[in-house]
Amino acid sequence: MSLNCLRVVPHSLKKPRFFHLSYLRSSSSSSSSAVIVAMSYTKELAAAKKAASLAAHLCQKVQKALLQSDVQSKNDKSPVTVADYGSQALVSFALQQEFPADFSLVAEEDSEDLRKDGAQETVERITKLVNESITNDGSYNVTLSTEDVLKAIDSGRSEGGSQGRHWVLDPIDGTKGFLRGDQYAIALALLDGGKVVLGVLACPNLPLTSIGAAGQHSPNNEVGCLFFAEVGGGTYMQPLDGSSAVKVQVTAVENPEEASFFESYEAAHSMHDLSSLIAQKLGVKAPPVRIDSQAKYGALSRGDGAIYLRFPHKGYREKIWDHAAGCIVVTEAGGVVTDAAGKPLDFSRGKYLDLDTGIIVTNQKLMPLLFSAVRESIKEKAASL
Ligand SMILES: Nc1ncnc2c1ncn2[C@@H]1O[C@H](COP(=O)(O)O)[C@@H](OP(=O)(O)O)[C@H]1O
Ligand SMILES: [Mg+2]
Ligand SMILES: [Mg+2]
Ligand SMILES: [Mg+2]
Repeated sequence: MSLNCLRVVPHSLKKPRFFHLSYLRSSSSSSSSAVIVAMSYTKELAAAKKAASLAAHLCQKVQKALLQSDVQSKNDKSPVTVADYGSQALVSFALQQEFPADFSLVAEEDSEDLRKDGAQETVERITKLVNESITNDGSYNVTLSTEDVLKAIDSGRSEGGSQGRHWVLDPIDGTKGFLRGDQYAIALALLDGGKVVLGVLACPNLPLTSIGAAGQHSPNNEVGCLFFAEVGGGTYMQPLDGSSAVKVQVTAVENPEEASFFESYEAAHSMHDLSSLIAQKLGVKAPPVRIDSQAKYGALSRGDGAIYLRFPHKGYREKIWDHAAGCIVVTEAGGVVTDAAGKPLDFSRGKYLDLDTGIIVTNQKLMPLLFSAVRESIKEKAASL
């Protein structure tokens, strides 16, 4: 059997920073003899940070001058903007420049709607935005045509899976927040052998200081955070303007009464009534902090709050780009991310995450209590229907 499986060493056993162990079983041999290879993703992480930062600047520019004509509606009626497309084209272009030989990208958007009659003006606007970003950055001496931009968007059509390397991109996570002028994130992760090995979250509107219930806002309200994590290397946060990075950790809170929790701003994305039942059972006193996007994972990784609860309504299937980067950002900061049955999220099965009921996130100490409260609350809610 051909197998290229990558096992992540338990957190407590991790020794060298920025390295993890990869067990490669040769396809020509059926024996279980394993070769231990030290893997580092330094180049990939640097490229991901750069690509996400470029995309964040493009998004900031569009959000400032948001025009109604910049918003389209996709087939599923969810919104998509020139910034979603521009961000995806830019990240795809930047990563392909760095890794031309081995490039696979699983990303949210595609060019189907942009190739329809009447979309030419929008495509030209996206192309202009992408080229302005490339010119301002100065590292790439090229000008993309509209067809180049459409192709860059479409190179995100990979299906991912358990073999090889795949980039996973949400060019704007929290498009609804973006449109409201609230939180959103550019979320980029790398899968290797079906595991998330690095993640970057650019959160242009997230304050540099805590947004938790008891959070202190910085006196000048500075915003713009870049979170990044590599397997075995911990999680760091730096201002999006490029100044130096600091290591972050999830909260050490053990008493649920002192914990605060995050959930989606959009009630359509997560059952707020179920979260409030769980919070009540745990004795959480603070009101929920409701914000859009994977900025929730970023905020949790630096201890702004202790818990993130996400319970989509029945029938919704979570996508890997909505959680891959956030998941490693939180786990490398010492947190735990599972589904409502306590199972780790499995990113190896293509673009969907097949999970039980919802996603719960907290620190190691609180997880057993949270898990019990979640199980009881799900049972109670089901019995009351
Ligand atoms: N009915 C639904 N239930 C759960 N999640 C949904 C949803 N409809 C959309 N989403 C996802 O929720 C994401 C936003 O997350 P949050 O609720 O944490 O702000 C969206 O990402 P996009 O904005 O990238 O489309 C989208 O993928
Ligand atoms: Mg979307
Ligand atoms: Mg998303
Ligand atoms: Mg998106």
